[in-house]
Amino acid sequence: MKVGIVGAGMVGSSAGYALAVMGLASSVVLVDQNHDLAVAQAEDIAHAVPFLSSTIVEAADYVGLAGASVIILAAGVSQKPGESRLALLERNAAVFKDVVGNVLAVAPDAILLIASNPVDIMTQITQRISGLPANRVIGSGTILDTARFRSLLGRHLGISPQSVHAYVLGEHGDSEVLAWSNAKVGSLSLADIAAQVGSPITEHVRATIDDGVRNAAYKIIKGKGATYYGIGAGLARIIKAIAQDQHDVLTVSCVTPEIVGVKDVALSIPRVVGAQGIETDLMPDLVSAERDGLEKSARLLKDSVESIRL
Ligand SMILES: NC(=O)C1=CN([C@@H]2O[C@H](COP(=O)(O)OP(=O)(O)OC[C@H]3O[C@@H](n4cnc5c(N)ncnc54)[C@H](O)[C@@H]3O)[C@@H](O)[C@H]2O)C=CC1
Ligand SMILES: CC(=O)C(=O)O
Repeated sequence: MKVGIVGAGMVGSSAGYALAVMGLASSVVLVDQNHDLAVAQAEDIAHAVPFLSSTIVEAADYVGLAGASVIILAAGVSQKPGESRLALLERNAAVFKDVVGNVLAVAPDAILLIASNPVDIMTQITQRISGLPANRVIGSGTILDTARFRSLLGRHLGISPQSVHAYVLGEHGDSEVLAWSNAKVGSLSLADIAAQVGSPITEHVRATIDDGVRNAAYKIIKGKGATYYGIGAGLARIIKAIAQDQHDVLTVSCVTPEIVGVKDVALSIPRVVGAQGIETDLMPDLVSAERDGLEKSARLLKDSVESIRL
């Protein structure tokens, strides 16, 4: 499978590296308005390939994206320390006006995988500009937040995060909702496993994990300027589901006709992902506080998208 990446900065190059390491793509093509950067990133990643896989990694202009099955959009600006994702909206919407048209001109059949923030709104904007069916315009959404939630829960319980089944819903951003009520570890409820391993989920533990998930990006950006390894692996994970037609359940974002009473909004819930992109939406059972939080998140996203003129 050929994968294109527009935006060869920290996120785009990390996704390219993860794809090459995992051997998920036969070819990865990096495009950036700073062509020298794209060339340098492609060379650096290509030098890792002989140790790991046989992926061809190159830099190109847009024309080099022809024939790509999936194109990651990671172009634009990223948060400065303390800045919210939503504050990037105007600047990245302007970038996407150009980028999406350029991509569609050469690769009209590709699945578009959006990473740029605010990712839910950028996903909705991309779907609007492109006119593609919603299942082929996928935002990375809360895939990273879900990974953070699983990582912190796993650490607390002393269990591998891969055995933790817990989801973050709604916005990839400040209003996201940690779905505690239906979290499972193996086949056990969270309360059961916590009791069995002697690590109860107290209010303090919950608050600490919530803060660790919700504010992870702010803390990492304060410490090192950007986040990229987590999302790079998350983007590669979504592409694995597409490339191998895995029908995996992943929390990704996509324009959804109606969710908790809010119509036509892009946000994350668990969705089945395979070769055609998003195949099915899976609305989890939520307790009322989680449902209210999801509705608030959906309304905030809907209001933000309506504020943008394209
Ligand atoms: N979805 C998620 O979970 C995450 C999303 N992000 C977002 O990903 C985006 C990229 O972040 P970074 O890679 O750290 O930023 P970066 O600044 O390292 O890279 C962005 C790249 O986009 C390029 N670019 C800008 N305008 C362009 C255009 N019109 N055409 C082609 N290329 C263009 C720049 O030259 C630059 O190389 C940001 O919006 C950031 O907030 C970052 C981390 C996680
Ligand atoms: C920057 C960002 O969106 C994240 O790391 O969650």
